[in-house]
Amino acid sequence: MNNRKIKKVVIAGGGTAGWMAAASLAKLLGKTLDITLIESDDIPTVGVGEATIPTLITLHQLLKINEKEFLAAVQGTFKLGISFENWRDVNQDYIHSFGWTGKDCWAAGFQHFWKKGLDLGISEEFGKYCPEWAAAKANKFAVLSREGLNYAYHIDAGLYAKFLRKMAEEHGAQRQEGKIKRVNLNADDGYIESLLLESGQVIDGDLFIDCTGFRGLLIEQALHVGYDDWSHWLPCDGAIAVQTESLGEPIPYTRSIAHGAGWQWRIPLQERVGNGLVFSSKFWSDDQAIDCLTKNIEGKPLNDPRVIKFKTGQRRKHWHKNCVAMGLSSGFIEPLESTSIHLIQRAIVRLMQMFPYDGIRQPDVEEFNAQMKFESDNIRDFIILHYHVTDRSDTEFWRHCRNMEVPESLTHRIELFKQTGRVFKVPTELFGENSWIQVMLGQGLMPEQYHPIVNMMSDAELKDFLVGIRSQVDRTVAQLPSHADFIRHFAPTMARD
Ligand SMILES: Cc1cc2nc3c(=O)[nH]c(=O)nc-3n(C[C@H](O)[C@H](O)[C@H](O)COP(=O)(O)OP(=O)(O)OC[C@H]3O[C@@H](n4cnc5c(N)ncnc54)[C@H](O)[C@@H]3O)c2cc1C
Repeated sequence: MNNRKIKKVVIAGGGTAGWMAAASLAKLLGKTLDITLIESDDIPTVGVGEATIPTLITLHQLLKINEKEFLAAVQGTFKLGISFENWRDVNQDYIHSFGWTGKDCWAAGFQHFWKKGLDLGISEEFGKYCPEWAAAKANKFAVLSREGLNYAYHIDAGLYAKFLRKMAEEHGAQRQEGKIKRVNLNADDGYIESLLLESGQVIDGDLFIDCTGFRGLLIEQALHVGYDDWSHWLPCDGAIAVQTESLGEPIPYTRSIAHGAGWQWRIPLQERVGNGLVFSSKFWSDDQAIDCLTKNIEGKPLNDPRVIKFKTGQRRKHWHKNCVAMGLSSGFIEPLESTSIHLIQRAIVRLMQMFPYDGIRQPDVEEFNAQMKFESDNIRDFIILHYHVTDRSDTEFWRHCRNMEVPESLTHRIELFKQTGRVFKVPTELFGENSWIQVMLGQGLMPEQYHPIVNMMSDAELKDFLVGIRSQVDRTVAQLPSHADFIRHFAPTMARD
């Protein structure tokens, strides 16, 4: 144990990760801590990261963020899921929605009832039994007080950082402008003592949060914790990002459109669309990727396409000595399921749960690292699933993805679902059964059998059961306004000023 008491927290970096950490710590622990955030106007943030998942709402509730003010400030729209287009095969689409599909029984999930119905010719498309799926398809949305929809947000990343900065400063966090030139380590124990800025100023602290982006200035460049590279499982290593003018009303879901050697995102905000293409440099050059994206965007570009390079994987330790890495400095899983902001949030909450006021204890550090690794490994498997289980064989990239080796843990899940229709969520992993089922079915993996408990229902009872769920979904969706109308009344943007 290191007995140094933790009073002064220094956050290096002011992107989404830095300001999320500053706002959360200042709001929830600020009275007991002295918080400084250092960022450099000369080093831009990554500037992407605009699709979220429903867990963000939990953090916002904890921080008592007013949803209307937040949405208006960040040009926010609502997100009910992700539409995966051309993933299973060209011209085949499915939606991974945030909702729950159908009704389970104690022994078997809804997919077993649906599968028997399919064999009998009485089941409709799996998603039709899920209100979020049906609302997304109908372009409808509302925040309902009872039996509401599960949703997340699309946000402008730059405006979100501004929003959080205001909150952090209101709760006492100090912003320090300046470029970090050197990380000073204690000669005896290797802990970080201070950061030297180019101006010559020295910022000392007890605990350092590395939010410096891919460079990992503290956790890697100074503390050398090492990196687990996952490129052999997730071959994409580059992205092109460009913003465009909106052509129509925003839709309530993210679009992920697969192409020859990667995929394209479309994230609709209130007044513009975030676009990008994630691709593998083994199969496409930057020029080919830019060409593909340029041909597939709608609306006038608002900036020049930007190329971002990355290596998928994670730091061997997220917390080492008195440094905790959050955001891109801790690792990166490509944005297919919009999980990075979630991982920042999890790191913040975990750190607060284990906050080392009286000195850093190694069991806390190990627990923190084990939990972050467990969560990242499960997300990694879920992302690989989208690439690996596919009927696509039209390009070298897709043939590579179909044939590549995948982690044992994923092979087991795929085989279990294929042979038995069963899916089990590992406690504390992010994606639940319904997410795995939607993606496995969507990617073309059909269970060979259903659980025999389904046979306790007669065929007529099964039909009534399925029709009943559909009617309930239809009733829920019928009462909803259009997504655009809802936003216009709920939280129109203030971003123009
Ligand atoms: C292509 C792409 C798409 C993505 N899409 C999504 C998405 O849809 N959803 C999602 O959840 N996540 C997404 N992400 C991830 C998301 O963008 C990041 O998790 C998030 O933006 C956090 O970034 P960051 O704050 O860690 O790093 P950055 O934004 O890179 O910020 C780094 C900060 O460190 C500062 N800094 C660096 N070096 C120094 C220095 N020497 N001195 C002083 N300051 C310094 C910089 O000034 C900056 O403020 C995406 C990422 C990529 C690459």
